[in-house]
Amino acid sequence: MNFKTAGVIGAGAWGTALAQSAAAAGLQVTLQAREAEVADSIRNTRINEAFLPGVELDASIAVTSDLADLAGCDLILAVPPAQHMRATLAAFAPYARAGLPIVLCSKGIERGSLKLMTDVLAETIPHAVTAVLSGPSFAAEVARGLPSAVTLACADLDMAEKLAGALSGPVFRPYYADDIIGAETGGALKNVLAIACGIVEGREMGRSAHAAVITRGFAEIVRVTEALGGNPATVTGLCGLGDLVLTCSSPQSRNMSLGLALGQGQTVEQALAGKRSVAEGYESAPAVRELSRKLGVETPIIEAVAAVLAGETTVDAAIENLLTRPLKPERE
Ligand SMILES: NC(=O)C1=CN([C@@H]2O[C@H](COP(=O)(O)OP(=O)(O)OC[C@H]3O[C@@H](n4cnc5c(N)ncnc54)[C@H](O)[C@@H]3O)[C@@H](O)[C@H]2O)C=CC1
Ligand SMILES: O=C(CO)COP(=O)(O)O
Repeated sequence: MNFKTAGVIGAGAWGTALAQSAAAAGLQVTLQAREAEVADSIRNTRINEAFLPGVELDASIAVTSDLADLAGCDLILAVPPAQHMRATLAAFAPYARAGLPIVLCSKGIERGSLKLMTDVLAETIPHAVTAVLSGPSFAAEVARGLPSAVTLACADLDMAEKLAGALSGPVFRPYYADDIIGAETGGALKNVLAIACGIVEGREMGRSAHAAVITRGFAEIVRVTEALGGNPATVTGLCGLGDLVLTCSSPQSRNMSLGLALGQGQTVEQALAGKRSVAEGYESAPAVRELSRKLGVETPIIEAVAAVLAGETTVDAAIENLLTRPLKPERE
């Protein structure tokens, strides 16, 4: 298939950056913004002031508020916050033809149903071809044309390769894979783990503790991925370890910066006050915790973060609890 046009659903920071990168890859892009003010801002100034200020967008990117305008696109990138994925896809369903590749670019687990985004797509637009794009990629960097590499997964590896080819640009490198579950779990869980790393940073617990949280957090990602039927090898790649390392290492991450604020003594309400952008780790933590319990998988760091966010424990008590767990073999 020769992809010429791409529709991007959701003009937050990441949808806007992906529109920019897809345009750089040579695709004719239509970006759908939910808010009229965002569509107007891009149309009038070529800048998404609300979600991606300071980056001038390619003149070829068309912007719309109407999902119907994406009906004829060769491929779709779906980029709403994870908790809004179901409603967003349901609204787009009437315009999705059979066999349309829909690339899920959001990172989270649906609260209530505990479903992955791939399950949500299968339930809302079963006739679409499901793909996942995930990896270490800060929107502001990608939009500015800085290099990045991601995982592009589709159960049909040929399709994954074709989508990777269509979306790859001079500095944007999608590596392809056929494990859509493994491609998703890392992104969803690392957001919760980045909150833990932020807390470690905010409490000035040192680089050693930081490295320990990343490594033991990665073990939690591997266990959940396996339990869900994903391939643990997938999460050793960009969509898992790569994204975990990025998000846990930079206050540019909304999730890590939430943890930083908590570690410095702010309440959850104070840390989130006035924020229009999404911290998916906060949104997904209860679902990730519940899913892990349901799967019978031990995820002590995720448990600790979820308990702190829910106000069930304090930061200090959660740290104490983690440090006093019984010793165990490293590889269990
Ligand atoms: N920002 C980044 O660097 C990256 C973000 N992502 C993922 O992309 C997804 C979207 O995040 P961002 O683009 O950063 O969002 P953002 O935080 O920049 O913007 C919030 C977005 O939420 C949308 N929104 C608010 N209420 C909504 C509703 N009721 N229904 C549908 N959409 C609604 C807004 O229209 C806006 O697009 C998240 O899952 C995030 O984890 C993935 C990689 C990088
Ligand atoms: O997913 C991201 C980078 O890959 C963005 O992380 P934050 O949502 O924490 O900013």
